[in-house]
Amino acid sequence: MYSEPGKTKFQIDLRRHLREQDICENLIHVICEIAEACKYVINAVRTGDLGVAGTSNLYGEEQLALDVLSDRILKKRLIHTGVVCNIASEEMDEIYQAQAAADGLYSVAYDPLDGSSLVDVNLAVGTIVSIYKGSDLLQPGRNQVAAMYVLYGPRVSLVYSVGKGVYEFTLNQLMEFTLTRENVTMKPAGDIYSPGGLRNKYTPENEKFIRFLEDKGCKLRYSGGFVPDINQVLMKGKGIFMYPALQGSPKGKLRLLFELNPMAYLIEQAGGAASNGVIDILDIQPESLDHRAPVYIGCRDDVEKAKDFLNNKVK
Ligand SMILES: O=P(O)(O)OC[C@H]1O[C@](O)(COP(=O)(O)O)[C@@H](O)[C@@H]1O
Ligand SMILES: [Mg+2]
Ligand SMILES: [Mg+2]
Repeated sequence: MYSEPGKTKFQIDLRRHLREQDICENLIHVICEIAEACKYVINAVRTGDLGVAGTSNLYGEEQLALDVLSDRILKKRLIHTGVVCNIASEEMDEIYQAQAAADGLYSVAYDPLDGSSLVDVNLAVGTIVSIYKGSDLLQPGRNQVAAMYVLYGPRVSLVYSVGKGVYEFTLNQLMEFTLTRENVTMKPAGDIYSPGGLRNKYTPENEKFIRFLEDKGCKLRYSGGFVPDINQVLMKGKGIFMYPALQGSPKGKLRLLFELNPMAYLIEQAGGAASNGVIDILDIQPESLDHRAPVYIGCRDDVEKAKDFLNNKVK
């Protein structure tokens, strides 16, 4: 399709790339507006107030000023697209209806600033977005029409899929997102693992899986930021991230709508897998906005091996 990404005669920008995906103009508009909004989030992360907002979210977690500011930036931009019907955010208690009619419109669920508590120690954070056609945001993730994230790290990258492969764009000196990787693909198995949660709360089955990974020489890579940790597994094309069921919290920590579904969509588009230990993440029927689930996500063989350990099928 193109010569080596980053070496094209013309920089392929996001809008041009989307136009070549043969998708609806309204969906292109939504994705480009989210990309633009994230430029303001970048500015907030780099210079904004690191303090608390004095409020808490649906999960009872104290909201940082950056969480609330990032949420406001994205919500305002989505409302003004004119093509977004319903909006759900990790930082909002309920769905916001931007428009009543749903025909030709899209609904968006997002985590405006994932890992926000890492900003004050200058670690990488990100924005995660899930997009559905129409008005229903409580559909299984398999029905997403697009998913994307923006990673605010040493470089700012945007990764998206509309169901035709996974593409990475990087913000250049002119604040434009230009193509840097195309058709990102994962290997069947990897040699890194990213284990979330408190080790002393792991179930015996999960503990055995960790030991299996360590015995085969896997390297531990965990930053505490879901977006950079997933990005590492995806872009290196190898490894597994997990935030397991813990003793005392059988659903783990991560949110289905705002974190797991979009990342599972991207990882599956790259040939990987994402499971709650029993079924695919993308096949879970969301019960509520704050639905959480355990997650094993990354190389297909590694996820299958996790399921074998969790279901005591290891020979
Ligand atoms: O600190 P823990 O328990 O390892 O949890 C880390 C996980 O929690 C998160 O920070 C949750 O993100 P939020 O900041 O959106 O709540 C993820 O980024 C990360 O994967
Ligand atoms: Mg989050
Ligand atoms: Mg968040």
